[in-house]
Amino acid sequence: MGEGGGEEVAEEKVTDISLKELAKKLEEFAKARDWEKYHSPRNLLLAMVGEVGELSEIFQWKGEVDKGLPNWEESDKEHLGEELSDVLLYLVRLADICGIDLGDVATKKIVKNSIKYPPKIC
Ligand SMILES: Nc1ccn([C@H]2C[C@H](O)[C@@H](COP(=O)(O)OP(=O)(O)OP(=O)(O)O)O2)c(=O)n1
Repeated sequence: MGEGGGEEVAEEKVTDISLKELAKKLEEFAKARDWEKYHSPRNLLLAMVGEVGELSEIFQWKGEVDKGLPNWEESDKEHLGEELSDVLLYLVRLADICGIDLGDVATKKIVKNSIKYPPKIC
């Protein structure tokens, strides 16, 4: 998605993109298709949960999986990346539609977590 919602092929590896930039791209994507009317908080939440289900299916019945997925086919890793992306994108869009600055609140939550679970006690 480019400026104004125009499509662009993401051939180059994107190494650094912010949550705000993703939210902007998703807004442009929805605007260009007149899909803003579908992107209500509840719809986005349900869509995200559906994608969590698709993500879960990838791991279903596999037993424990080694970190880094050393024995997986490249196509399976690619599929995993797509499902992770769907979950992330709906989450980012949901937060944006709700007026929540996800980067800010997530950073603050990490601080809160570190106070709740101090390193020496764990
Ligand atoms: N109303 C919609 C529909 C889709 N998308 C975007 C967000 C997701 O990243 C992706 C989801 O697309 P699909 O519903 O086609 O789901 P999948 O990509 O998982 O396809 P499939 O369910 O066929 O595996 O498209 C969106 O923003 N708003």
